Amino acid sequence: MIEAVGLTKRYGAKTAVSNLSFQVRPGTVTGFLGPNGSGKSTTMRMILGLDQPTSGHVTIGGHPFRSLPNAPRQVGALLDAKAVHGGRSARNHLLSLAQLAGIPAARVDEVLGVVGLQDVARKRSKGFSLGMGQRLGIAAALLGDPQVLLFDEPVNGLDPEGILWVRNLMKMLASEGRTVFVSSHLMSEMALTADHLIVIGRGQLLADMNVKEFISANSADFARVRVADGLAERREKLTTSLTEAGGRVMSEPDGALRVTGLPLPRISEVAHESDVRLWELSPHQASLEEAYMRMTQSVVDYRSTADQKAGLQQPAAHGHGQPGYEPPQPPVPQVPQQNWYAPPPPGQNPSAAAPAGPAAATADLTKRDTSEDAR
Ligand SMILES: Nc1ncnc2c1ncn2[C@@H]1O[C@H](COP(=O)(O)OP(=O)(O)OP(=O)(O)O)[C@@H](O)[C@H]1O
Repeated sequence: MIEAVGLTKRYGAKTAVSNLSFQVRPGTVTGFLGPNGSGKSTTMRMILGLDQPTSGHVTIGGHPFRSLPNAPRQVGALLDAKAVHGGRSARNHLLSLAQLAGIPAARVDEVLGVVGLQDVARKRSKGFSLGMGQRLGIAAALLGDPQVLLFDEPVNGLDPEGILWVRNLMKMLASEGRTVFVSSHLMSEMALTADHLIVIGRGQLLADMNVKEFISANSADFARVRVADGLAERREKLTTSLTEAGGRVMSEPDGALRVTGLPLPRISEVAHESDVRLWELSPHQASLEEAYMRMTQSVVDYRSTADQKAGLQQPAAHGHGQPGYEPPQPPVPQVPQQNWYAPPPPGQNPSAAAPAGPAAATADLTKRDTSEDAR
């Protein structure tokens, strides 16, 4: 088991990890999720004794990594797949690691087979693709047949077949009773791979729960309702009736209504009582990716801005008066996007600004009253 208690890492004025406490248990795949720059790699480096915590501590099986006897036989890690001497062949790279850890050479060929690199084992790794590099890094992690495995973004650069392979490998390693800790910024991938999730944002814990709990706490169920003929006045009438009945109604771009807070049979009754015929009444569930984005939207460090192309001139062929010329448009104000994520838990305004910080994001999770959802 990996256990972090009050783990904190500051680089000068920057706090990369802040008072993080969690446990990673054996026999399960634990996904470690967070947006770019949220502190995942820093946490993993501290687990592996590569970075000293500013305060707090982290142990593996009750010991700090540096005091583990024969650590490579107990803990395997993929941190940076590019951290390989490019002039060495894949096999020689693994052989040198094996020699340092007292692992027999025969094991090198075994792990090369496990990761599917046996045919390129004698090729220099500098010619490897990103995906091949990831496989080599995974082979290095498996070398000592360790009980504890850490993988930082292991599916980076892998093709769909490779992603499926990593997913199955993680599950298999956990089913053998090992502790498997995998970082990713892709919720959709973790939802398929992990049993348990630890989500961080700006170095702070946002969620620590199993995947099923995460789904029920975060995936807002909603009903999609389409009024016959799509007549605006009928839609408005139904919207009023559903709101009076306690539902929350939002409009989708195609004119359908998104309703939360009322079960489907009740929506049908309300429509009938209001004499509004329906063409569609269907149950939906927001994806986990949407829930994750909603949870972390206030703690994303890096956001893109619109490309204003300042100082760039229009190509001459499309100047004023020329066919195809379009005058420069002022930046369009962003309308709050209500169609890319499910409505937030009942009682919250979807157009309101994002919560102020991680604490608020955590509060969102706990506040939710699932009994009000459309089921
Ligand atoms: N050696 C360092 N010196 C200064 N700042 C650092 C150092 N290492 C990390 N940081 C900062 O700490 C924060 C967390 O970085 P970290 O690499 O741990 O995040 P991450 O979640 O792994 O990100 P990504 O998903 O992009 O890999 C970032 O703001 C990063 O710039």
